[in-house]
Amino acid sequence: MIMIAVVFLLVLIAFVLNRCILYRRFLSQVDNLPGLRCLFSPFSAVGAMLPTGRFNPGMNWNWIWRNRVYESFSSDTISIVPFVLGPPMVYTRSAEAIKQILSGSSSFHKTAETTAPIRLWGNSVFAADHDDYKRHRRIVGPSFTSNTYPPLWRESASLYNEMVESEGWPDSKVTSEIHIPSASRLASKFTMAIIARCAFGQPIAWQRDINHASDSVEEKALQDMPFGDALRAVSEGAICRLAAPRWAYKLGIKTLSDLDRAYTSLRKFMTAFAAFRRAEIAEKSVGVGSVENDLFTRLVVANEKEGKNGLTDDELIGNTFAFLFAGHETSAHVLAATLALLALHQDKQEAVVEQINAVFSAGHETSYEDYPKLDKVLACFLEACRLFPAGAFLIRDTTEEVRLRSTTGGLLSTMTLPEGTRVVVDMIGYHNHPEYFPDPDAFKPERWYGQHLESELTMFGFGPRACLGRKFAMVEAVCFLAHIFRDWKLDIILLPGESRAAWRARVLQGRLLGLAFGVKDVPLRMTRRV
Ligand code: HEM
Repeated sequence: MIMIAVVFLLVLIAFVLNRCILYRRFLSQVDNLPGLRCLFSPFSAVGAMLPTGRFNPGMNWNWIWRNRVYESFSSDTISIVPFVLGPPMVYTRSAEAIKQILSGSSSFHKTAETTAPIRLWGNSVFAADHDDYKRHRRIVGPSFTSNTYPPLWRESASLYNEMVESEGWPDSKVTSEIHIPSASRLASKFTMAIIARCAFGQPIAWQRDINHASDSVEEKALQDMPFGDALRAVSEGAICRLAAPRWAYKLGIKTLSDLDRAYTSLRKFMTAFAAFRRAEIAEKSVGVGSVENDLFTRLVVANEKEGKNGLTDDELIGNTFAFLFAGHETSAHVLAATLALLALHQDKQEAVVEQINAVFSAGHETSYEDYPKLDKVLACFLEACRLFPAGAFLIRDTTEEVRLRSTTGGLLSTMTLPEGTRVVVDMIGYHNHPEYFPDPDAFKPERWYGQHLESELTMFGFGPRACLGRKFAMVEAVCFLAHIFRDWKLDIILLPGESRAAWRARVLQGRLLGLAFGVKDVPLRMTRRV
């Protein structure tokens, strides 16, 4: 017994000594920048699982402690140095530092480790780097053309109509009410169906709870699981897929075997789909110019043109997954936050409704031509995205020694970071910074009126790797929101005696949901406008 205790003590002493040496090395790696000193790094397995607290910042610290931590260290760039587990990191909310990191310089790159959840199926434009990235972007970029948006609007409008005509929605023209238990689930169902229709050409229907198996040739390849189910399971299970070791799938755990089945089904589907589209292209029945093309078909067309420099089947599927992940969860979370914030702020909702009524005259069938006229609706979406940026952190590692410039209160400072230092662009910190966004907690869509965002640092990133699907997200969102608010008045559901401010503090708490950041399960009341 004593022997075991001695061995244990010796191991403990060796561990502590080792960590002390590492800790000193970590401090010098982050150039002794002030910051959080803790037990676990936010992205380590243990640190990510434990809640935010004094000894563990956790993944959500930059939301929970926003506008407090940087202030307390008087620096817009800080370090996080763990004692027990995980690498040291530099977090920044300084515009100067963020632009340097995201400007496309070869001094920063995305690593296989930090992009692992989206590499599960193969490399993609989202995860690739250096020359490999250029190849992906050259082929994937043309998927998003001006032809993408009119059909996207049509699909979004038609899906909205299906939604309100479906069971459970009041169908009379008199004032009637519906309770939405979760704005996030509603938005998620919408964006999932849209990505299936517009990215994969799959006619997923609202009414059948997106489990509808189509008769399409491609989908016949997917016999084990309906497309909608597989898509949803894969999208929601990415972290689980990554965390569970391969042997765990042999233990007969139902969640894991269902997830495995979803992955296998979807891979089978995508492989069959790619082969089918290639055959169509060979017969010249599909072309880039056709407005009927979905994103995936455009991708296959562009890939065929590349010949031997094209993407492999794995890379093609990896990019499809990137569309799926990047295009579904992000938009859903921001849409849910927009619905919630407009329900909370009735005055902003009325301003938006006034514009919608002016643009959508009675009996008018809406079209993509309405999109530029609905700038107030877009501004609400952007403001919700500022408060709850779906891409909450953008992670890069240094590829060589870097002198990182950061400003705090207009004062410039420079730090030297050696090769291999992990740097996190804190999108929540930046977008809630009072210097860049005065009165940051306030929901003020007016901030975005008349803004031209293309080359700016926004919630969609910055520089050459900024979001490829930004316009896709904005068109889909404006169409959905304009239709909803044309027909419905949204309101929040207060507890007895609760104020609107208390409701916001209770319900609108951001967190990582799957791979993106957002608000969860906001219940809302919708009353038909007469
Ligand atoms: C509100 C919705 C969205 C937000 C907030 C958002 C945010 C972002 C951000 C911040 C990045 C940059 C990542 C980085 O630098 O590491 C990004 C990249 C990307 N996004 Fe989005 N996104 C949204 C919707 C979409 C949609 C709808 C699609 C596709 C249909 C999409 C496709 C992509 C792709 C392919 C990239 C990688 C671009 C590259 O590396 O070249 N996103 N997104």
